[in-house]
Amino acid sequence: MEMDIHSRQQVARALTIAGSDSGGGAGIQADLKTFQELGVYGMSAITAVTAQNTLGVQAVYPLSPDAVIQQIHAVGDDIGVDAVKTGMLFSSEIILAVAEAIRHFGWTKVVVDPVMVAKGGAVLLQEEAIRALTGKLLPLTAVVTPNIPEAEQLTGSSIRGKADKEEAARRLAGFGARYVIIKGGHDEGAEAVDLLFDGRYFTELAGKRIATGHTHGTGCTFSAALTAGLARGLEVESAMREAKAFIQAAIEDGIKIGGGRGPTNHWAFQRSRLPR
Ligand SMILES: Nc1ncnc2c1ncn2[C@@H]1O[C@H](COP(=O)(O)OP(=O)(O)O)[C@@H](O)[C@H]1O
Ligand SMILES: Cc1ncc(COP(=O)(O)O)c(N)n1
Repeated sequence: MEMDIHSRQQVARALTIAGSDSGGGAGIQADLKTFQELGVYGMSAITAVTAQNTLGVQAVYPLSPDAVIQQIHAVGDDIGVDAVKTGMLFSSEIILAVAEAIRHFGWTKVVVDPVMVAKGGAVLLQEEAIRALTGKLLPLTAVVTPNIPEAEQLTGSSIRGKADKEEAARRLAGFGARYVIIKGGHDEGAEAVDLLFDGRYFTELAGKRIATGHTHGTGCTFSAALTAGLARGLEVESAMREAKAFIQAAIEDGIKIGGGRGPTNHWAFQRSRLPR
């Protein structure tokens, strides 16, 4: 096919492999909105369809591992992927299929958000799948981004303070993840502090903790912003700083819709940069 080279723009491409949130605040929908806001071409491979809104998850319909694989190959064979993130993976079968596909394409900018339970309590990862995640996916991972309960589940030990967090990060790096970010949203204190471990050193990134009910999809949005930065060629620490600023603005400007836990505002970060 003839192409006018002047009309073809080079663009960073990011793929999210995650669940669909019909309510639009988390999962695939949050990821694509975030990619778009950060100037990255977004693509998706859906692992499960959820019926979900601000009140919670009403139903989960996982797709077959084959359906997930076909979506990933459709994207990888034709369009190409600069960075990829995973969110809700649901079962060990899907995790094994995703790991195989990442290996097949040789993708290295791989962000794994080890989504386990929705904020309302619904199970988004079967318990027996945790072993597949640590054993098969973390060895292929550039950055794993657990919240505190997820870091506890993945390492099998409880986190009470900073020393426990650092120990958990070391263990997660031991599974093969090159960088670990333990997010502080579930902590207490005036600041939400995220801890980055690069295999040798720890770096803390703090933001003002906002008292709000609008935290649906914060983890998805943060890891998508991180993935967008990596797709554009940022180093992990710079991408993390941008992701933290993005989620901070999105939480501060949370959208007041629905009768329960509202979504964050994916537009807030760019709006804060517009000239007044
Ligand atoms: N109330 C809050 N105020 C400010 N930042 C927050 C708040 N809650 C979460 N964050 C930030 O949002 C990101 C996602 O964290 P977290 O809520 O722990 O993830 P998850 O959605 O996976 O549970 C992190 O950068 C965290 O520091
Ligand atoms: C499809 C899907 N993926 C991820 C989450 C986690 O988001 P949160 O923990 O903010 O509810 C979710 N609720 N739904």
